[in-house]
Amino acid sequence: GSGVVAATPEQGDVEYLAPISIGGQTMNMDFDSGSSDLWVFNTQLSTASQTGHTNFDPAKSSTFKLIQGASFSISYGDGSGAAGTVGTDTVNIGGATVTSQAIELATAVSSSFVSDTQSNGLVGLAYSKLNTVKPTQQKTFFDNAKSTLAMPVFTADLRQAAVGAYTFGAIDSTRFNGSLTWAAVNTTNGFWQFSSTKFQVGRGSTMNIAGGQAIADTGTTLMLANAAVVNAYYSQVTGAVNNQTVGGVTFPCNAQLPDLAVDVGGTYMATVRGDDINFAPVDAASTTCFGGLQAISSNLQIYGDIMFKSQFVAFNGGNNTIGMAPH
Ligand SMILES: Cc1cc(CN)n(C)n1
Repeated sequence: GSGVVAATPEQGDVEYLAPISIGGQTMNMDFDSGSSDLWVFNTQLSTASQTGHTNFDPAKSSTFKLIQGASFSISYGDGSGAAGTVGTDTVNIGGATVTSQAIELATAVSSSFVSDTQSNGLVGLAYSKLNTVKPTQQKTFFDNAKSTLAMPVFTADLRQAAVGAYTFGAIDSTRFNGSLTWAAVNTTNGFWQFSSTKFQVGRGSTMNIAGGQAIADTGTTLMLANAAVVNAYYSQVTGAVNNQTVGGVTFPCNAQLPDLAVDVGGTYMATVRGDDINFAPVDAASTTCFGGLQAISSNLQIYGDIMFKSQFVAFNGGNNTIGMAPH
């Protein structure tokens, strides 16, 4: 079969939420192609942490089973984290169903999750080797579903301030322009990782970053690229400054932002629209805006939602490739 769910942006496109059913209980979740744990807000959490959230209640699911002695503990690149116990239950995402999916029940979550009341947990969609459950590592929903899906793929159609979709088991060609270009994925680190060594700012010359690598990460809001690329990009933006106070590059909100093309696996140049790189105002008068493209010091670049707004992405778990097309 296949499954399709709406991907709805939170205010400011900070993250994209989609509904899943766990033992018949519907939870709006943050789908994250950069991690591999499915964890939920639930009735085991302190009442303070539960406040404002939809909390999964294992006692109300006739199909929930605890995995005795299992636990999880995960921390993310933004410093947030969660930890708790583990069970299994039936998970249905838009019609795609897994009967014995590991459900990680948080008993502790960091403050940024508590305050983000629209999100009730994460659905990890990276490779299962990154799953944190101990003593027995568990599989992701996609890994479990793959063999029963019409095609071993899932896709992300994320849009600027508009509802898109996550699809499992099918590629809906009405969601992108032209045809997908596919690139090899390096699965060594458990991410949807590919080489990314060439960059083009606007119509300028192409610059090369030797050994550049990147991951496609729906759970990261921004696009984090090599500092030399970021500097070259913003050197083309009048008034762009590295503003330590707000924590990154800002520019006048009416600045003309060039497109940025980034290499995907040496086979494709993914164009990110300049308009999608204008992320959000930092002041009430919307005079100064924060860049959606920011620098990362590690040589593993993180192409997050800013890229997904310009590129439709297909993740092929059958042959470990990633497909992209403009949308
Ligand atoms: C909660 C969360 C997920 C991710 C990306 N994998 N980040 C940076 N934070």
